[in-house]
Amino acid sequence: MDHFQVKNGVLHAEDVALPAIAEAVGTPVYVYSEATLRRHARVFREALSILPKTHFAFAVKSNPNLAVLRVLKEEGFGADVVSIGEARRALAAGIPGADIVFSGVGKTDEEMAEALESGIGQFNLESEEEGVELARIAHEKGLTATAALRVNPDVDAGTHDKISTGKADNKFGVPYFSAKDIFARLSALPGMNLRGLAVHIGSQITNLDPSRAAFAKMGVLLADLRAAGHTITHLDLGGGLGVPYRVGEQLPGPDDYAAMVAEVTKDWDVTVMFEPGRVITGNSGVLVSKVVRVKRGANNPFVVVDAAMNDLARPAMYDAWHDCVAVRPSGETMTANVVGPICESSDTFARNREMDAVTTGDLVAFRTAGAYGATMANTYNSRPLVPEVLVSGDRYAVVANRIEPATILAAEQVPDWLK
Ligand SMILES: Cc1ncc(COP(=O)(O)O)c(C=O)c1O
Ligand SMILES: N[C@@H](CCCC[NH3+])C(=O)O
Repeated sequence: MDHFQVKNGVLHAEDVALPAIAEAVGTPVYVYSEATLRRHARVFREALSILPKTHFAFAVKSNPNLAVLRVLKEEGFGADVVSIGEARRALAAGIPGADIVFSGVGKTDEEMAEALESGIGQFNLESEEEGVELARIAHEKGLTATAALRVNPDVDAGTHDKISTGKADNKFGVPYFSAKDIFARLSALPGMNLRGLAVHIGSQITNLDPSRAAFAKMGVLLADLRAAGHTITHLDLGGGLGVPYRVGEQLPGPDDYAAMVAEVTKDWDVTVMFEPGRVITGNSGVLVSKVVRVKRGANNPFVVVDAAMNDLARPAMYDAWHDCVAVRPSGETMTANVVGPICESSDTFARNREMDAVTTGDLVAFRTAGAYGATMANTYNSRPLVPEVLVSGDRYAVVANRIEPATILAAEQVPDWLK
């Protein structure tokens, strides 16, 4: 069930017509559907309910908006965070510290100390060095850090190179071949309760074979560690399940993923943890933008919109595809380049794209923008920080304000010697 549908000739988010939001809030603006967020959360959890023991930690990085986190908390999700900033957001949304997993290769001493004091449920250690430091900080505070060791299985996830995380030359986790020794050394440290293993090989994964291979390697390591006398109660399989970015794209869904996981993990006897991001939020959001003008080009016309690569970075960063549809489709089509106003050629959302015909002043929506959209926005070219709106049935609310350049300017100052 798609909650973004054309009704009476106008694209809606649930029961709210997108032009109404564009008029009230301005453009560009991200619009999320609460019903879609809840549905995705439930479908994912229900698919994995075939496993005996599970824990779900929503990958906050994919969409850290406070209201989004609150919805997912209500759906029974904890949080997977990669900075103390994300941890504070999860806590502010009401997610208990115990349900938070702290991943990330560069946790600072200050971040680890604050996370320990907030009762973070599990630190996913990315290196032996980090584990030693965490144990020391915990011990000094008279606390115990509960942790899992993130292992780099050296498996190619088959996704875009920039979002692959499980190959030996990626910065994440400890090398597979040294994991057993590192686990033994870290688990002996005072202040450290090393209870599990973690793996995450990449994002927008559209073929389950690499994940199956990586998880199977974790099963071998789990058996080895148990044979050596270690107690392992948790295995974190990360996130990464891909979503369709184009209409009609057929990908493995949560049920296929769950069947694969159930098969690989059947003898593990652990709590299996998941950190889904994009599969929950990706198709829960659109970016609504206004056509500033349509400009003739040497070949196809340029549709210049008021959103730019600072608002939605994925096309510029990963050549990612986002469908671009007219909010009031006429039935006519055109072949065009869709570009933003920023002074970079990479500020291009679509090249030579067959799309709905649009003209100056029309609204367009970039679809599948709920994950890694607003969260990656910035203020390049002194543009505002893009606002976010949450729709629920026939209601909507601004859940993040537009931050104007004036606010950012007010945080800058000229030093005395230049006055
Ligand atoms: C450690 C970790 N967990 C979870 C995720 C969420 O990934 P996705 O949004 O692809 O589900 C990521 C991002 O790839 C990650 O790095
Ligand atoms: N930012 C990436 C995903 C990164 C995943 C982070 N571990 C994207 O937009 O596809």
